[in-house]
Amino acid sequence: MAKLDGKVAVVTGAASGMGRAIAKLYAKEGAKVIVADFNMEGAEAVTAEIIDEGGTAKAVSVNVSDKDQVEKMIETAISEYGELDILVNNAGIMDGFEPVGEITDEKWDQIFDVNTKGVMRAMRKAVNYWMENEKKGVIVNTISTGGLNGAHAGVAYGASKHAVVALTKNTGFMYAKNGIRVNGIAPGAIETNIGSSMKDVSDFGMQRAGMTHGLSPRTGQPEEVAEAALFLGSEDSSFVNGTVLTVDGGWTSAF
Ligand SMILES: NC(=O)C1=CN([C@@H]2O[C@H](COP(=O)(O)OP(=O)(O)OC[C@H]3O[C@@H](n4cnc5c(N)ncnc54)[C@H](O)[C@@H]3O)[C@@H](O)[C@H]2O)C=CC1
Ligand SMILES: CC(=O)C(C)=O
Repeated sequence: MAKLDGKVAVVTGAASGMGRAIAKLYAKEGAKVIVADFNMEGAEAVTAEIIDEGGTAKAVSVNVSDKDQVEKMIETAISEYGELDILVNNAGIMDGFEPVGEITDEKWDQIFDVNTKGVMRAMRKAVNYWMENEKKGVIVNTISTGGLNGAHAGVAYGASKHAVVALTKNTGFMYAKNGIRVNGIAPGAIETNIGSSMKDVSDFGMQRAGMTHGLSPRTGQPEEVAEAALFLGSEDSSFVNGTVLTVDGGWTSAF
């Protein structure tokens, strides 16, 4: 039996990279998937791939930094497929490796609106749906090794991802007796299109963070992270809650 048979999953940032791999693996394991992204061309392409492979999916346009659009995304899953079982908060953007002395207020707000506030708003909507309807649910947040240490990106990205670790732990703890599980994944360096979100890169910040990147044994593939998201999204992880699983090939075991 497939691991997610009959489940309804929302995956944000699903037009590319890890979100695409998670959406495809979830669909292969029997889930009906909302392929959510603000890149609709990419989302439609992933949806077509899933349907071609015999799965069920619907592309939904969402900018995760917009409250109304995030709430509508969750409502669409429920109206389209009658349920919401799994929420994967995966959409995210990089900063430009700026240290605190170089970060602008505008860049800080932009990174937090997408990487942190968007995640909180989707979690709030999903948790309230499950609580009001006395249903169980699972949340998987794509965080980063940069959410666990200070040296993998700039100050805004690192702070935005550290905040998602706290969101994950707090929510996992708060609703643990209500059948709601919340976990995060901390991928290391994965081969995706995330580089395209990097603007105005700081030479100083890049040089400092680059020293730790040299310790990564290799880059990972999005499909290797999707396997972790399947574990955390399925009943295989029924007693795993409020924690963050590092998926980095051993990079951060070095420090
Ligand atoms: N690639 C890497 O080395 C690592 C990435 N991450 C995290 O993994 C997650 C996925 O990123 P990747 O697959 O690497 O990058 P990616 O750039 O290939 O995919 C990110 C997707 O998110 C979408 N997106 C960005 N901003 C959005 C918004 N405001 N609303 C809706 N969709 C939006 C993009 O259109 C894209 O399809 C991100 O949260 C990122 O921070 C974490 C650790 C390492
Ligand atoms: C992009 C990112 O999060 C890392 C750790 O490289």
